[in-house]
Amino acid sequence: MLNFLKNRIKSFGFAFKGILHLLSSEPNSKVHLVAAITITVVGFMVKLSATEWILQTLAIALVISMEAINTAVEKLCDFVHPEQHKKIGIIKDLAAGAVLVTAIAAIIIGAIIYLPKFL
Ligand SMILES: Nc1ncnc2c1ncn2[C@@H]1O[C@H](COP(=O)(O)OP(=O)(O)OP(=O)(O)O)[C@@H](O)[C@H]1O
Repeated sequence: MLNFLKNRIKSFGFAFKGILHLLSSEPNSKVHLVAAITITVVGFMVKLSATEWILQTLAIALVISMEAINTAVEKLCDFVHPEQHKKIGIIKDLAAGAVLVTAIAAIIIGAIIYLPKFL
């Protein structure tokens, strides 16, 4: 049981290291983090409902986690095949497309939550 707990804590540490790596190596992720903090502060200011908090939190988590997966795919591609290759280009474009989809969804969720409050 103690070993199980130690291993879980270790895994959490590795995952945390991944997030720190994302923040230090990807400028986009810093923008996303600042946006996430800002929108969370605004959320408290306008007193979001429980449902609005759930949707906002999910949108933030989705964008940041997709950014992490995109970065992982890019790094894996560069490691496995550092030279230019059409298929590597397609793989990277697909991963970038996934981030774009979540970012668009987050903007739509933000508009649905905040436009009625400010207009
Ligand atoms: N090895 C490669 N072979 C073919 N095309 C590539 C290759 N590397 C990158 N590309 C093309 O260039 C685009 C940008 O790739 P890059 O790895 O520079 O990501 P990026 O857009 O700079 O990512 P980010 O800004 O998230 O770090 C890819 O989406 C792909 O279309």
